[in-house]
Amino acid sequence: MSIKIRMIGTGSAFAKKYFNNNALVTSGDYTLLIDFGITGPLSMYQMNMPLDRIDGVVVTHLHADHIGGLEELMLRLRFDYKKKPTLFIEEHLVQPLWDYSLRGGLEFGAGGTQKLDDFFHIIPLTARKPQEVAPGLRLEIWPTRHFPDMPSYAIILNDKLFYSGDTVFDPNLIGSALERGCDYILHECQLEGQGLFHATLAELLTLPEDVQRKVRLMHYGDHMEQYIGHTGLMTFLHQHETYEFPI
Ligand SMILES: Nc1ccn([C@@H]2O[C@H](COP(=O)(O)O)[C@@H](O)[C@H]2O)c(=O)n1
Ligand SMILES: [Zn+2]
Ligand SMILES: [Zn+2]
Repeated sequence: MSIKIRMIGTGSAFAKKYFNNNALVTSGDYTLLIDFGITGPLSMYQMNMPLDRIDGVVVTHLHADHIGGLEELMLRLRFDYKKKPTLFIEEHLVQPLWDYSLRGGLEFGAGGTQKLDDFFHIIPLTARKPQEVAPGLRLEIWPTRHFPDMPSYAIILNDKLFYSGDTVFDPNLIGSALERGCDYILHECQLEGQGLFHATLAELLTLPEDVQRKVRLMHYGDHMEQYIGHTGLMTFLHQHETYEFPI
């Protein structure tokens, strides 16, 4: 059993070379989108990947580099493809996603007054409670520390793959993922500066070698290439590339 992850983008919020850090997970016939930021629709177009491939979306948090492409996705799926995908999102984020991020552009549309559940089958998630997505694909969300008081989540797939979402460097969180049995740690990485809201490369380099071997770096800035060969035993994920994980 394996899942494939194709990186729609691997860049940080304001990076211009690498698109926003969003990913497509494929398990059997099912395609799950992890986040869909402002650059998501253009990146999908460049990958020649039609939006109706998407069966479900899981959202880590409400920053625009993670949800800014949803308006286009929702309109195209509802009106062009007549498809209603599933939205997996932490239960307390359902209403804020609609009220603060999407409602202004979507409430009054071609279909009259619209609501979030006109576009998505909504599955509210509870942190640390496993949720089946499709046969052979299970996810769990774990809270992360990102901006103070801002709800933000990492994603665990099949107890084997940890996808950090946005978080400060949190060795306890990584330790919990390893204890759970995760063999793959896809982790955000801020290349330069202080890690106020993100994990810096310098901080990630303090991880022991056996952990670094499991770490793939994403959500990085435009100077990524300068850092190739300077990431210890960790390697970069690259936009538009597909990675297969036997999980
Ligand atoms: N000085 C800043 C920089 C960014 N933000 C907010 O964060 C979003 C970027 O998200 P990342 O977590 O991926 O960096 C950006 O869209 C802003 O909403 C901020 O508040 N202050
Ligand atoms: Zn981000
Ligand atoms: Zn963020």
